[in-house]
This record gives sequence, structure tokens and C-alpha cells, in this order.
Amino acid sequence: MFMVDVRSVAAPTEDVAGFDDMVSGKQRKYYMLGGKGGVGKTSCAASLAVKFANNGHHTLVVSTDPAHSLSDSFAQDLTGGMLVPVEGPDFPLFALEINPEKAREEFRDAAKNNGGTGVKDFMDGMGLGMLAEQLGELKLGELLDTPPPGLDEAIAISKVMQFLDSPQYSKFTRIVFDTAPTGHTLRLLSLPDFLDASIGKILKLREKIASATSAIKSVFGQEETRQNAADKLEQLRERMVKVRDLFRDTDSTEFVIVTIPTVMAVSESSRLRASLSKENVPVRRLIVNQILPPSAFDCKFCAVKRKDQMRALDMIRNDPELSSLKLIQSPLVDMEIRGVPALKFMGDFVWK
Ligand SMILES: Nc1ncnc2c1ncn2[C@@H]1O[C@H](COP(=O)(O)OP(=O)(O)OP(=O)(O)O)[C@@H](O)[C@H]1O
Repeated sequence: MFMVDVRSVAAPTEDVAGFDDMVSGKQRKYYMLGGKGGVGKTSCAASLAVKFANNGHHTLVVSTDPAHSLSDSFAQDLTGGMLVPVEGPDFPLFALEINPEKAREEFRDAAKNNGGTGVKDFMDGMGLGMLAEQLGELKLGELLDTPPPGLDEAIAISKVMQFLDSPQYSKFTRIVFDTAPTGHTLRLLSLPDFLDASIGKILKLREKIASATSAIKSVFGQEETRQNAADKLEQLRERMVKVRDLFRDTDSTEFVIVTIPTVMAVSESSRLRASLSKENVPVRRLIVNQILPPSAFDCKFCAVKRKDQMRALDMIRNDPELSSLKLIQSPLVDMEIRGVPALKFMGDFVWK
């Protein structure tokens, strides 16, 4: 069925992924695959999820990328924002595609009720203009109208954590994230601190407002709504802090960088690794995908391509950010990596 003998380009022993280590133990582990768009993140994430499931783990593969490609990769409809069983692997494998925009709407509603113009007008009316000004300083309106890039994804991931906290999901021992492209992922990483600060301020202010308005709240009957909204914000803040901590937890989490052997992609991966280090996100493995398989007779184009790829691989070996990572080489195959059998095939080469 597969034309290329990819076995002949299998990674040398020192380059194996260390899958035994990844699969051992029943405590929950999170693998986040990230990199430039189109390098093969989804294929690598989906193949890892299939391999975990085939090795006895209850596995969940999650996408928070608006351009969901998990459905394409598994050749099954996984849309809808709920856990969908993936047919094919030996052990339960579920997929979850979260719609980041929808997740943000929820946050938007909660924050608007809590600190938007409604509250400001209300405060002005009560002669509490000073507090209203403080609310203005939080620039909450700005946050809502032009949400910082990455906010959608941060909320989407925090929603996944909410799912995973509930007892019925406790059986999942491996969670694989097919993350959004580099830029978004990076912005997301610094977001919980930002949100923690602004939501923290809002909540403090809420205390002041609550005491100042306690005498009149029954007249207006608005306190309950505001309380619910504040509770929702508090929940969101707590979840965001959890996500941030999870991203930095070396025992349970690993960010795997996926790249291709081109100078541009390698440079970008080096920058990604540097930013992840700055954020204290654990990285141990680097997948170099789409490596040309060996051939006895290269056409001119292939020979040039192969030379470029060699140069990019050398660059990785000499790069201060990347040289210490486990290098996993994944061959370019002449087939579409689509559906569980194809993902299993790919996984057996990548995850060794
Ligand atoms: N090693 C490979 N050999 C051949 N084709 C590959 C390989 N890896 C990925 N592909 C193909 O490249 C395309 C893009 O792959 P994939 O969707 O996994 O990338 P991605 O990095 O997740 O992209 P995006 O971020 O745009 O979703 C797919 O058609 C996939 O089948």
C-alpha cells in the first residue's frame, strides 16, 4: 500500500523519541505539540494519541485551533465541542475540538456583566464616581472589544481543564494537545499572568462595590446577577492559573516542538524554544518532519532539496537552543496521512 520504504530512513538509535519513557506510568501526562503552521503538528499529535491508546492508555486528543484539522487527520467528524470516540485504536481514544470563539463569548458575557458600562453607569448614578473611574482604569472595555491575541485559546484550554477536572474524565491518563501555531501559543503563555492581574483587581474592586452598595442592592435587585458574574470570573481566573501552572509542570507536562528541515523553520523553532524556556515550559523533544527518504538516484531538484535539509539538520545540531533536545526524524512519505491505520503507520516511525 505504501510506496516508499521509509524503514531505510528510520532514525538512528541515539535519535529515538524515548517512547518507553513517555508511555510508562499511569499518572496523567500532557503532551503539547507546537510549531509553525503546516509542518505536520496535527499528524504528529494524532499519531501520538493513537500510539498511546494502542499501548493501554485512555487517551484524549484536543484541538483548540480554530482551523480544526483533527477531523481531517482522523477522517472522522469530531466537531461539536464534546468528546467524540475515535474508531480504530485498541484502547479508548477520544477527541475534543473546542471552538475558541464560542468559549470567549462565555467570558465576554461574564466580564461585561461584572465590569462593563452597566456597572459604571450604575456607580455614577449612586455617586460612586471614584470607584467607577477605577473600573475604567482596568481597561476592561478594551479587553472585551479587542481581546488580546491568544485569549480565545487560553479560554479554550481552560475549558478543557474544566472537563478534565470532573470525575467522569479521571480515567484519561494521556492528554495530547494539537496546539495552535507558534505566535498564538506564545501569547497564550503569558496571558494567565495578565488575566490573573486584571481579574484579581476586578474581584478586589467588587468587594468594595459590594460593601458600598449593600444598603441599596435590594432596591435594584441587581446584586445577584453581579454576584454570579463575579463567581464566573473567579472560576475562570482559577482555571487560568491552573493552566499556567500546568504548562510549567515538568513532572506531568511536555511541549514537543514540531518543525521541518528548512533554515527558516529551524530558526523559528529556535526562537520558540527560547521563549518557552523563558516561560519555564518543559521541552525535551524536537520532531523534524518531512525528511526526504534516501534514494540511489536523485533528480536535480531532489539533490538540492536534500542538501538544504542536511544544512538545516546541521543547524539544529549546532543551535544552542535546539542541540540539547532529543531529535526525532520523521520521513516524508508519499501518502496522505489520514485515518487511524495511516496514523498508526506514521506513529510507529516517529514514536520509538
Ligand atoms: N511526514 C509527512 N509526509 C507526508 N505528508 C505529511 C507528513 N506530515 C504531514 N503531512 C501532510 O501535510 C499536511 C499538513 O499536515 P498537518 O495537518 O499535520 O500539519 P499542521 O502542522 O497541523 O498544520 P496546521 O497548523 O495548518 O493545521 C497534511 O496533508 C498531512 O497529511
